[in-house]
Amino acid sequence: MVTSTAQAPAKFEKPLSIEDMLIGKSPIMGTLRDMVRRVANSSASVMICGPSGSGKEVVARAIHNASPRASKPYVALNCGAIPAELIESELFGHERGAFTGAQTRRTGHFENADKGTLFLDEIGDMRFDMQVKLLRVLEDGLISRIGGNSNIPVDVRIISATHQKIDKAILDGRFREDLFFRLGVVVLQVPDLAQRVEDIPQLIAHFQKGRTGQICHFDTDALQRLSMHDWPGNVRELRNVIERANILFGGETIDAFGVDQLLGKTMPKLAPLPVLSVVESAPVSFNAPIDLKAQVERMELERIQMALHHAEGVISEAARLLTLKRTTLIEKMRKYRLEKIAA
Ligand SMILES: Nc1ncnc2c1ncn2[C@@H]1O[C@H](COP(=O)(O)OP(=O)(O)OP(=O)(O)O)[C@@H](O)[C@H]1O
Repeated sequence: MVTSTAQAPAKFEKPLSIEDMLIGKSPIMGTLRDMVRRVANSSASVMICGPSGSGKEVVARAIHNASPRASKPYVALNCGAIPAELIESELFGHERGAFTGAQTRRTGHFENADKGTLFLDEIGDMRFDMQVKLLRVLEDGLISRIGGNSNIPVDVRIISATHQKIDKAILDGRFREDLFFRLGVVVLQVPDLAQRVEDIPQLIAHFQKGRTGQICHFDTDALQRLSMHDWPGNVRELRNVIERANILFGGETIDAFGVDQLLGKTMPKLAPLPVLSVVESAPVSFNAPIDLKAQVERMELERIQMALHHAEGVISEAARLLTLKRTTLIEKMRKYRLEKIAA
């Protein structure tokens, strides 16, 4: 797992604009873009709060890209993913021989981010003793490598993020209030995707842009169905759904039923097949008129059930077995109320 990144491109390329990075036409996203624009011009510490997958890191990058520090390094560290005993050395670096295994001198993220931006993700997970050390550095603007005895001045803009309710963490005594005041000079809240479902079509277009290979499309019912989902994984979940949709239905237009499949809302396992009557072998006597239409339909239903069973509920595979278009099969499944048995 990548827990930290340092980016100081040899050749400075014009960074993406706030509009290109923070997609969404909802008023709430418009307000967020506006706030990002305002804070970008200062060096104030910004704390970004919001649920997982909502785009906190995108906001952090957008602030850096729009700031006068854009041509300087942007360094990211996931405080939640690094063992507590390593975080100090990650942040401040160490001198050779500072501890067992420290065979060479290593600069930390503060030094690597000098003149640029340091993004501290999952700051709410930082251990209390480390919070004290971080606060001291923010107050003095000086760091000292582990095992070193000199104080090194650093000019770093700090952006932090957390999915936790930071006010509760402070009340519970898990997060220092004084550190919060230092880190959250400006606090930005990134909304849940469920609060701005009108952004979904634009986000889909954004994720499909520049993709090679066949992409899928969503009809109006499908978009409607997507907007009814509660999106616990937020924009990250939407991105994954689109990726899955391209793999399974590339080149096709997805309807509401397809969305249910993608979101796993249809039954995952096939219901047991009802006992099939084999129409073909039924004796036909014309002593009385037969209902040809009903018999053909029964046979059609049975063949579809068999194909779905054979394909373990995967509609595209069942359609292939029946040499039908997937959409035709879906229409027939609706007619026979078979939706529930697809995977
Ligand atoms: N407004 C947006 N416009 C375009 N892409 C977005 C937007 N918000 C989120 N994304 C995309 O969604 C995914 C998740 O975003 P990101 O990693 O920034 O979320 P996060 O809130 O930092 O998540 P976590 O709390 O798990 O670290 C990324 O692929 C990101 O590019």
